[in-house]
Amino acid sequence: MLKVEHIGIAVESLAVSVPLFEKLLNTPCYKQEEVSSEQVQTAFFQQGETKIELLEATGSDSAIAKFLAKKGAGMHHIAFEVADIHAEMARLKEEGFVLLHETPKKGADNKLICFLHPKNTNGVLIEICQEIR
Ligand SMILES: CC[C@H](C(=O)O)C(=O)SCCNC(=O)CCNC(=O)[C@H](O)C(C)(C)COP(=O)(O)OP(=O)(O)OC[C@H]1O[C@@H](n2cnc3c(N)ncnc32)[C@H](O)[C@@H]1OP(=O)(O)O
Ligand SMILES: [Co+2]
Repeated sequence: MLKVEHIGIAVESLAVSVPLFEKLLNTPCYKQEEVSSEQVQTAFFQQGETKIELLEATGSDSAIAKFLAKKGAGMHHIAFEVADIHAEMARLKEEGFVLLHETPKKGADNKLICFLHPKNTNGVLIEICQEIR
């Protein structure tokens, strides 16, 4: 894995949290993007080599909506950048991690993504992502 590509934070409202993080980080949000397959609206902030990804639910049965209902706003996942997501998924599966889907999905910010179940990663939701070249 190459680097922490982004840290995902679940928020109730981007309208509230984007201005808050712009003040906190002294950095403008560089992109907002809806990913309908995940029923989320995302907002990104570049922070050096990594990013902050804010996530608002756009559907009641989205993973973010469930997370917010259960745990409230806060840290949601860590995303690691990989060079070859197919090879990394095969390696992680071989190592006994539970992949949440068999093939990579289209994520936000021009990435292919795959999540690992937190039950095998010490309770931390891990996303791996590869730039779509
Ligand atoms: C737009 C794409 C974008 C990108 O970067 O490109 C994204 O990052 S999208 C982010 C939102 N999408 C996802 O998170 C997809 C992957 N997540 C899932 O499939 C689910 O959230 C899953 C399987 C992790 C949990 O779903 P489930 O329906 O099983 O919900 P439960 O509440 O029953 O949770 C079961 C169990 O997991 C714990 N849990 C849930 N979410 C998290 C989390 N973010 N971090 C750590 N642990 C989590 C939850 O507490 C339950 O544990 P238990 O001990 O049983 O209470
Ligand atoms: Co993410």
